[in-house]
Amino acid sequence: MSPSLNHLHVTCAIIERDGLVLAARRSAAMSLPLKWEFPGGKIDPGESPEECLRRELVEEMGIHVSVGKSFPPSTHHYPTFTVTLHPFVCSIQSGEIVLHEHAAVTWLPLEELHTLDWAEADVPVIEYYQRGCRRRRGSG
Ligand SMILES: Nc1nc2c([nH]c(=O)n2[C@@H]2O[C@H](COP(=O)(O)OP(=O)(O)OP(=O)(O)O)[C@@H](O)[C@H]2O)c(=O)[nH]1
Repeated sequence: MSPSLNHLHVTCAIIERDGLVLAARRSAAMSLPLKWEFPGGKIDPGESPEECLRRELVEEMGIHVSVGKSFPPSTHHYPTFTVTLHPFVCSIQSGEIVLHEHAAVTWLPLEELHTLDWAEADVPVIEYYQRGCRRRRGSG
C-alpha cells in the first residue's frame, strides 16, 4: 500500500442481486460530487480490503455483505489525488439499505451501468466486469 497521502487505496463493492448491480450516487457534499460509484471506502491501516468493505457497507448503508471474488485493482489519476480501487463482488447477507452518506442508489442490469455518470476510476472496473460476463455467456 502506498504511504502517499495523495494516493488512496479504496475498496469498492460490486453488489449483485437478482441479476442487477447496485450503484450509489455520491452526495453534493462529498468529493467527486454527484458521481456514481460502487460503495466502499479507504482502507484503514492494518485492515484487509475485505474487512474494510464489510465495515464501510455497514457505515454507509447499514448492510452486512459477504465478500466474494476480487477484480484486478484499477489505478486512476485525478487532478489532485490518485486512487487505486480494489473491487470485490459482494452479496447482501442481511439488512435493508439505509443511506447514511450517499444521495441515492439504483439497481441496474450490467449492460445499463454505463448510462450513469461514474467516477472516472470506475470506468475500467465496469468494462472489466462487462467483458467477464460476456465471456461467460460465450458472446465475446
Ligand atoms: N467508495 C468509492 N470511492 C471511489 C470510487 N471511485 C472513486 O474514484 N472513488 C474515490 O475514492 C475515494 C474514496 O474515499 P471515501 O469514500 O472513503 O472518502 P470520501 O471522499 O467520501 O471522504 P472524505 O472526502 O471525507 O475523505 C473518494 O475520493 C472517491 O471519490 C468507488 O467506486 N467507490
